[in-house]
Amino acid sequence: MPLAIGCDHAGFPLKGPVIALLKSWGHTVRDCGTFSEDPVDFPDIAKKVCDEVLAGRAQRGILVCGTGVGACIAGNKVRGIRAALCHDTYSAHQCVEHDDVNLLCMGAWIIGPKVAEEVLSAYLNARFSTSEEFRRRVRKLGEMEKQ
Ligand SMILES: O=C[C@H](O)[C@H](O)[C@H](O)COP(=O)(O)O
Repeated sequence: MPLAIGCDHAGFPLKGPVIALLKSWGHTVRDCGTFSEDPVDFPDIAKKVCDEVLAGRAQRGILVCGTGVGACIAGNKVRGIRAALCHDTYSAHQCVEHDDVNLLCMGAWIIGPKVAEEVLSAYLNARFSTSEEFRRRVRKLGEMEKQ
């Protein structure tokens, strides 16, 4: 699956291991930065990752900051992006199945590479439900964005 990933300085230590893991699983990964622990503003990186998803160059995005909270807030400001903060495997697959989440956010201050691996596996192996109720709700989210 083509993926886009980004992080701020706080998320940087987790991004490298995650990229290596994603590549080992056969995914293609567009790295939107940042590329060091020098301070950056997470909304700037979030925009780059979201742009990759919205342009269709990535099927899904992954964004890492300190807690994942700022990343998730930023992602959900972007029309067409449905971001979820997940540090557990149930949320990671359920958010795709029910809510068609296309941006997974994680916090490098909260989880390490081994938990992130399980969360990412759940997220990437999940598919959006074909049930009308979930499709209807996601359509309504899209309508809310236009208001
Ligand atoms: O939600 C925001 C993120 O956790 C940021 O990564 C965090 O606020 C960065 O903090 P600092 O600039 O103090 O490293």
